[in-house]
Amino acid sequence: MDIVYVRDLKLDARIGIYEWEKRILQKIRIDLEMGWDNRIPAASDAINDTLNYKTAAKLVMQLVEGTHYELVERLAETIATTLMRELNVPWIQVTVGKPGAVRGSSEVGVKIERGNRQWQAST
Ligand SMILES: Nc1nc2c(c(=O)[nH]1)N=C([C@H](O)[C@@H](O)CO)CN2
Repeated sequence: MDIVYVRDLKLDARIGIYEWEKRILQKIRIDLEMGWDNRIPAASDAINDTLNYKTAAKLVMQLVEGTHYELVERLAETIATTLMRELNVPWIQVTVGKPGAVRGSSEVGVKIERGNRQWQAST
């Protein structure tokens, strides 16, 4: 399976378990790796055959805007289920990081993997 990716998407989010975190915007960083059969758009040269990384990034931005998440786990799971459902992504790896959340660390967060990595498009 091929990959379409979005790396280092930096967003401002309402996220965290503490009261003070519910009142502020914090920087988060998101990486997406999404399975796709890129032979099909490579042959057609048509954007409609792609897993459009711009569409994926916009969906993530919409999920982050306007919702408070307690946990990075909840946000990562929401991103994975939404992209799989809306864009027919068969396999996805989502990383959600909070830079600066733990003193002495450059970033903390979670990485999750959902779906079937062995998936092949039927030809
Ligand atoms: N596994 C997790 N651990 C922690 C989370 C989290 O979302 N998942 N969140 C916090 C706090 O919100 C923290 O980021 C504030 O600095 C602590 N641990």
